[in-house]
Amino acid sequence: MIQIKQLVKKYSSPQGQVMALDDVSLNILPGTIYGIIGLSGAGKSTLVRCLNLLEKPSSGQIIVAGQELTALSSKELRKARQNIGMIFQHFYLLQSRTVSENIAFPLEIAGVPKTEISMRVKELLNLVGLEEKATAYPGQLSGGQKQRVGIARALATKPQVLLCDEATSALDPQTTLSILNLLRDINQKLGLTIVMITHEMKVVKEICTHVAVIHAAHIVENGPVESVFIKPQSDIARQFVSTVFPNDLPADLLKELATHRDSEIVRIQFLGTRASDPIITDLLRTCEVRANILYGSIDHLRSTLFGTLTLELQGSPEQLKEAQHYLTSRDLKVEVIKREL
Ligand SMILES: Nc1ncnc2c1ncn2[C@@H]1O[C@H](COP(=O)(O)OP(=O)(O)OP(=O)(O)O)[C@@H](O)[C@H]1O
Repeated sequence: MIQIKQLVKKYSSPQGQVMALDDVSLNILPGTIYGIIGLSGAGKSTLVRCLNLLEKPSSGQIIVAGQELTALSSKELRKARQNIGMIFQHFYLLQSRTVSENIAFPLEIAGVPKTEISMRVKELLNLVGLEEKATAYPGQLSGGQKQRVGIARALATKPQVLLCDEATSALDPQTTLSILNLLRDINQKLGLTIVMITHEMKVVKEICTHVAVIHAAHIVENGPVESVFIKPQSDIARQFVSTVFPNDLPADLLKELATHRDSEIVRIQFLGTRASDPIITDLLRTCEVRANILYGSIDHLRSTLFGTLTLELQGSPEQLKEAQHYLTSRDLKVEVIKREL
């Protein structure tokens, strides 16, 4: 649905040139919810603004629904943008217009007849659950309600793509969840492709099917969320994963464990149905090791269970090797944690 090819964006500033995006390429398939995560200044906003050409790339191509945006005239681009909705952290609603009038705005600009607008606005109010606020003004709404208006307005022209720039960053955790659930419902109902720019891994964990990690103007890794969570390749991705699945043991405990002989610490990660397997019982029955549970958690990645378990295994070197082999053969991700005094 969206292809980004060798995208480069440079800004000029009084301090010299800033490379905001350096040779970024991504392929976003139709119907996916694609998270783009990075620290402040990584280039996320620049990237999302290049996707609808709000920001003009220095070089490279942006292709949306088969149309190369970077090759269009201004008039063609205005038309193509009707296929790309966008929502923002600070909503940007028109304060002097009611909720219905805000939602109708892009349809008026597109020259849609009044009766059609009125029907479409009703549909959209229903989609985002705001029928009762049709005549309210933005100043009378909560943050979550304002973002619902933003979503309805972005979907007014029936786009195939929705870009979300930190869409939940101004909201409390409960409201964030309700907006993420709404976006997931819309993705499933309408088959809409969603690109979520965020600095929070919990947003990615809740709804994204894919994620790209952007760091210092480069995409450092990307893929299905399960792969990136289970096997992050870069330090920055590991840091993001640890913000939602913390698994560092306290330094004091690690120091104490380092004095133990004939033992090792293993971290096991499991996904989906594996999460409900009796791993420890099976391990202890099969291998003659003893296990001390140090840390465990179970959560979900979208609707898939994701668990992590840190154990101290005790036994002879042969027994420890056999235990590790056994766990790996069960299709679990197993990592031995180094201990240093
Ligand atoms: N108009 C501009 N002129 C000059 N430099 C800019 C401009 N916009 C962004 N930059 C620079 O480009 C880089 C990427 O900025 P960008 O806003 O895309 O990052 P970000 O990941 O969205 O950060 P944040 O999460 O803080 O918004 C930064 O170094 C920023 O200072």
